[in-house]
Amino acid sequence: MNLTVLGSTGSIGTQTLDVARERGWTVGVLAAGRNLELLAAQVAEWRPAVVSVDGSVYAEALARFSSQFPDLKLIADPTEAATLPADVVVNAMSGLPGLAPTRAALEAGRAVALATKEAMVTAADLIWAAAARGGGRVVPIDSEHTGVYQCLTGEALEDVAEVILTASGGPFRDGPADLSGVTPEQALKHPSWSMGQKITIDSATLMNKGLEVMECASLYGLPLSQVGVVVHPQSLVHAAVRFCDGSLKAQFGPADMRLAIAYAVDAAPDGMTRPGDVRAARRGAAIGGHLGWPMRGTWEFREPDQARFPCLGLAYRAGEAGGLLPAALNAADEVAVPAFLAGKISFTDIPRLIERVLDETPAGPLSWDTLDEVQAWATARAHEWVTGGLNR
Ligand SMILES: NC(=O)C1=CN([C@@H]2O[C@H](COP(=O)(O)OP(=O)(O)OC[C@H]3O[C@@H](n4cnc5c(N)ncnc54)[C@H](OP(=O)(O)O)[C@@H]3O)[C@@H](O)[C@H]2O)C=CC1
Ligand SMILES: CC(=O)[C@@H](O)[C@H](O)COP(=O)(O)O
Ligand SMILES: [Mn+2]
Repeated sequence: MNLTVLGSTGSIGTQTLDVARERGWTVGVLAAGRNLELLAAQVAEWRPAVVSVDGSVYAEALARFSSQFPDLKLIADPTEAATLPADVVVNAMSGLPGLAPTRAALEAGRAVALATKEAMVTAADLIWAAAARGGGRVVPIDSEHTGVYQCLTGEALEDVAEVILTASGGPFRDGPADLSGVTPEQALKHPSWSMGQKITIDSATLMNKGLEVMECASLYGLPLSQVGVVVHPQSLVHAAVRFCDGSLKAQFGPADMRLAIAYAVDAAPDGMTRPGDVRAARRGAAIGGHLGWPMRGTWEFREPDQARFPCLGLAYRAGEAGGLLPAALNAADEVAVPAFLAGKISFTDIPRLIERVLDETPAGPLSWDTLDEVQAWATARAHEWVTGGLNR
């Protein structure tokens, strides 16, 4: 198996390389942002033919890599990297920059193991159209969605009554009641997963679960009314599907993304070509020594607290409205989270800011052009609220 890894220096990217090491896969293309230190170590280990870096560090990367790796082709374009020949393209880029590479990979007929949830959240119809045009295939990496994928394998979509995604509840699951004074340091302490900063804050606000509800509906062609959320502090059950006969089928296992990554890469070459087009995949060898994982302990399940975590309801609102609203919600969140981390707004300002942006988002059909426009507009509007204050 020869991989392209986009976002190779991040949480999912580095774990993808861990899996590749365990499985003996090769890596032909790497794309990272600005972490040249780690990227240099990855290039030395994997010897890819092509590496993409963020444009802002291209000159520095060229100076650094050209003498050490004379055969390496260095580019500053993850979208081009996504189209290059590979058995599977793993997209582990965070946020809006991961959209164009997802589209390009699918249009080029690549099999994509997709971690970048923002693609299916903001542009599902366009992404599926790109797959249909180019013959590309998709299998999700996100733990809940690999859970759903594995539950749906061998089942008829018509028999699905409901999909249930689990949420850890984040670090503020059990308090405090008033979240206005919580700090970035507290919010970054995820109870069960070690992940990048953006998704970790999204987990604390429950926006991650909101994005995942939309991602689930888009991946499997389900209405939002059939996608529910339950808080499960242990993060061992990742998702469940309730069928029309009342049976529930759940996927569970250790909270280790390497399992989800390995499954997605193995399944991607025969992955989905349209929503819900789930096929059985052969599994590879055990990952991370989990074959003897002990099935013990207590599992809890509770209702999410939508009053303390309004982001979940905002995501349902955007998803139900459709059109440009999911992209506006996501863009506003991508401004709000770094603003919170930088101390510019409070934790409870995150949903307030997103709601303001949603209230002003125009209705309209989704196309690649309108998507760009609404993202630019929502980003600018959110920055205005951050700079000028939400009480204006
Ligand atoms: N982490 C997890 O466990 C999970 C993550 N996901 C999803 O996976 C995606 C990635 O998350 P995560 O790994 O946590 O994020 P990280 O922030 O840890 O990593 C993001 C990666 O994107 C890279 N990047 C930024 N700009 C560019 C660019 N221009 N070209 C190429 N790469 C770029 C970063 O590079 P650099 O650091 O070099 O600047 C980094 O490698 C997100 O969409 C997230 O929601 C889903 C489920 C679980
Ligand atoms: C590992 C993974 O898939 C994350 O998206 C995880 O779900 C985050 O945890 P929360 O359930 O707290 O959002
Ligand atoms: Mn998840």
